[in-house]
Amino acid sequence: MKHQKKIALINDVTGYGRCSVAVELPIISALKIQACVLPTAILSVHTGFPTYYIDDYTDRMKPYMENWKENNLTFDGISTGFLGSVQQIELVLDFLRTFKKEGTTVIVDPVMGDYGKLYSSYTEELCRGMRHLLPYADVITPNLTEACRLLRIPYPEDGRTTLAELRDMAGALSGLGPEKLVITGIHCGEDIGNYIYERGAEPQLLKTKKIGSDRSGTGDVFAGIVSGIVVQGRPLIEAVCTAADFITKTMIYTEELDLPHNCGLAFEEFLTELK
Ligand SMILES: Nc1ncnc2c1ncn2[C@@H]1O[C@H](COP(=O)(O)OP(=O)(O)O)[C@@H](O)[C@H]1O
Ligand SMILES: Cc1ncc(COP(=O)(O)O)c(C=O)c1O
Repeated sequence: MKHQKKIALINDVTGYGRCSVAVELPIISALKIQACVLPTAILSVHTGFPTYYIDDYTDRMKPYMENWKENNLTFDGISTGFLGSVQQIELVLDFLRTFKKEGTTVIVDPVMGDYGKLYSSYTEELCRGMRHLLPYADVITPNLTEACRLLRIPYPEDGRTTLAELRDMAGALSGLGPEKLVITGIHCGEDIGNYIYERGAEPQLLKTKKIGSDRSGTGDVFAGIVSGIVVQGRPLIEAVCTAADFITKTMIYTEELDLPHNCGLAFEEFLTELK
């Protein structure tokens, strides 16, 4: 019998700025998977804008999840991202214990910060809590800042790392739970790298040319594509190559449009090319 896959997306809904659900939902749909949203917060614009309105969804998550349980919903994938409060760690753990079944792939994007700094709505306590999700994760996609936070090690000066350090970090992260992981946004001169680690295999640093200046939302485009492709049952390396190539294309186009750095990637133009 034919089966269309479903991913539960535990992430924020942000009205403007192209991040989280606004990006991941269309990408996952384009990958022919149904995306089912459990909101963690509702924001007017993302936290990279000078001001933002945030409606923390913590109190409503429990009845929302309870209703999904009552309706016996099941998911082939669970993808977690931006969290609105430290109390949400317990709620997400509850969700994972209930909905992670044999064959469910859990992807944790431990959204916390960038360039060695936390996003403005994040607290130290919330970052410590993020680590508790790792034992349930099959795949995680931290950037270097988030990898350092999870491992409780300092962010390297200027974000520079060696291959030996990346290997140690990836091994230590995998030791906290996930069998597979990607450390994203590695500075490699003119290039940007993704360090791909799968337990028992030789790690790989996949480099692509860095386009323009840094922009918000790249991590969410990356997490959306990786979640969709991994849940389709395809290899992580293929997911990472597809995500990196897609981001390169959309970055070039976004630069041509000369969009402000906090308006995310103009991915809509290329959405139908995703497979
Ligand atoms: N300027 C860029 N040019 C080309 N690819 C980029 C660029 N910025 C990000 N990417 C791609 O997007 C991925 C995720 O970006 P990253 O900045 O690590 O995410 P986050 O928003 O979570 O910090 C990178 O690993 C890389 O493949
Ligand atoms: C509300 C919200 N969601 C998600 C993100 C993650 O964005 P990125 O894809 O750049 O990691 C941010 C970062 O500013 C944010 O403010």
